[in-house]
Amino acid sequence: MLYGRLDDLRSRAADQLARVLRETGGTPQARTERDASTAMYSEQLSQYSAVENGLVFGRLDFQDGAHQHIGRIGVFDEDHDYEPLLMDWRAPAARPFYLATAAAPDGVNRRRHIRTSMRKVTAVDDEVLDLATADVTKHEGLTGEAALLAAVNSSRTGRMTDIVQTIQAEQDKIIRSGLNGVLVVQGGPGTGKTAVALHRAAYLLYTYRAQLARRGVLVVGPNSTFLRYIGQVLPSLGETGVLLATVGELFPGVKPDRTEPVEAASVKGRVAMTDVIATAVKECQRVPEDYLEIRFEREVLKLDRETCVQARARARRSRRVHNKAKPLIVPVILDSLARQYADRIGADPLGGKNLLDPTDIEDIRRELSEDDGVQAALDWLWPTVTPTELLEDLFRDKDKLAKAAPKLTERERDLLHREPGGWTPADAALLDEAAELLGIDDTATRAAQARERQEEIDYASGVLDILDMQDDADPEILTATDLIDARRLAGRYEDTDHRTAAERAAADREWVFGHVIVDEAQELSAMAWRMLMRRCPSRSMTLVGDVAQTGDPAGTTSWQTVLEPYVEDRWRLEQLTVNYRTPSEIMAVAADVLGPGMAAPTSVRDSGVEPWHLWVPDIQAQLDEIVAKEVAAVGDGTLAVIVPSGLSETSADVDAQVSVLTVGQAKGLEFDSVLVVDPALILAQSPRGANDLYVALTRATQRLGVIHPGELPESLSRLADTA
Ligand SMILES: Nc1ncnc2c1ncn2[C@@H]1O[C@H](COP(=O)(O)OP(=O)(O)OP(=O)(O)O)[C@@H](O)[C@H]1O
Repeated sequence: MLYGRLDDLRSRAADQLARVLRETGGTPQARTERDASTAMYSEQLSQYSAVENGLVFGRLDFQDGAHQHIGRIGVFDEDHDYEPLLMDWRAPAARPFYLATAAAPDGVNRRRHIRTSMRKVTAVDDEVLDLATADVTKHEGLTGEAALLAAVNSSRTGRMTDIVQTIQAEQDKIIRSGLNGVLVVQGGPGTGKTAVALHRAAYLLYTYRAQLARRGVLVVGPNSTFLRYIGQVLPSLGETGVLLATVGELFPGVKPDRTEPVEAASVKGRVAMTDVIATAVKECQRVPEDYLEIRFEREVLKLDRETCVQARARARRSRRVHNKAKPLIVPVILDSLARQYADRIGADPLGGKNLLDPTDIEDIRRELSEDDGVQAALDWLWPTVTPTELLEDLFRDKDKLAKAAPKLTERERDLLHREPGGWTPADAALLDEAAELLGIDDTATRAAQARERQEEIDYASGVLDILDMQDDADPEILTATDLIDARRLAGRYEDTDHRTAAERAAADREWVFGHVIVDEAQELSAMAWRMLMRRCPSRSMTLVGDVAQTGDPAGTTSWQTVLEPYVEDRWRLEQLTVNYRTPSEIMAVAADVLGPGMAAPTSVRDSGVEPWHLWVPDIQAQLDEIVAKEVAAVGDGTLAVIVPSGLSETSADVDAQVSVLTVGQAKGLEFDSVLVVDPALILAQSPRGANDLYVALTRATQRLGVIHPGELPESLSRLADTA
């Protein structure tokens, strides 16, 4: 019945869309309305297709005999007062599906998990929550255990799937937490942080639609492989308007296409870079050692250092951003030049008063301001600079680096030194910082816009004149110009922006999001946080991560340190404690690497397969054979070979059955089987090597093997020896 209703809804939306697309012509307003309807019906259609799989996944039977089905979207009975036929999982009434327990049944008698394949029901798991009849479940606090275990045991495809059918109580609490303020979700590997973050985005958009639809929601992930991995989840939950981006992509117009050593990225991530950039901006505001010479007409005028210093001080005092402060130096410079010129050409040969009157001097000033030589001097003193120019010039020039970054060591400055040509992910936050101090010189754009608008107004008056002439025939009829003036007519023709909030946000550095969600938030550098906070002045944010998995040397090991500068201690912490990915046998190995004092999450299941290690003196020669064996063991599941960095720098394909990845690339992902290559090198490669190894080991959902050309690191001694 519900799929029948879905088909109805779909064909109705398709009909409407076809009807709207058939319409042509009409007034500009009608066209605008048509565009809006096209967007709406297309979105409805994609939503209906996205929820096709697993449309219905639950049923609650209440103690009073009523029942309710739970699904991905709400479906209502239009013939009977819009009674809900299917309850959207995000609606408050669906909540007992995730929270009711035998101890607190919340009016629920029985919870049913319905598993489907295509449109067929393949399994039904019932839980009776009536204490008198219920089994006391083995795992305290887990709901829908059979469905949950089926989900976590299923083999992986390389794309993340949603968990809407089996959200657990501790996760549900986070997903439905209120919109305001900063919420930090700390949890070990596999505890569902990513899943929870995405379901929260869907929940917030459903619950606070009015506030969020216009501003949009931003989800930040660690790298593009990861974004591809999670890309399907939100559409399957019926949401399409969320902007997914990496931190490196947050500066509009710049796509990171260049790599650099981690040490370089780590220097760029330090908060000390704010001073470096501020100094670099100040260094653009020049004064001559002695004086500048300017040829004007037949005279050579001098701009002395003192005048330039005065002009610069005036502009700096204004506290305007660099590119907007330039107009403030102009009058000081022009005054000085005009005075000199007047003194020369207007001097009374008899030694009396200057012969020029104030109007003459005004004319001289105007001519000076239009003179190329004077413009060149102004551009030298106070050039208009874009963020990309500022950074390219700074990085390519060792002297500029030395002046701007006196507090960095020479080695650190050498790490920053490079020729222009592309940008790295760590550059985005620096460009953003520079943009903040430089401001955008939009005089040219604004002049162009004004010109275009004037042209439109002229065109519109032409149209009105023609209409007027026709109307002249009958003086009784109101003329077109009586009803509408040219300015308003031009306004009607202006294109209205039909892009979604997410699309507009991606193109606009000053866009402010309604909510920002950051995954793997422990990896962000201090500079990246500054950029992100600018995108979200309301501080309505969800930050998910694990300070035990920090791999980036610029990342953090303490949430308080990161948040202090922005919200002091006003942030809430929620923790996730159960690992749904990694079986207990593998988790025991990983916990040894984490070391004492750090709590690893508890696995929800055992796999019955012992993780192993093998000494392989020549990895190059034997890898293929080992991989082939592992592929056979994992059937049609996925396998990741996780290698030290330097060995694989290609972008990873999430859909391949076997992928070769560095730890950085594997972050946040999971595979049925994982083969870790040369753990000793992974440990040695970074100051956070132990965290990296911990991340590598916890990517597996079923099987784990470790191969090593040298000694096995001490912390891995729990692994079974297969030699
Ligand atoms: N309630 C749940 N029901 C079914 N599967 C779940 C549930 N919670 C999490 N999972 C599964 O556990 C796996 C790990 O989840 P996820 O990737 O969100 O964890 P994470 O905390 O982000 O891990 P990491 O820190 O390692 O990146 C995923 O396959 C996810 O689908």
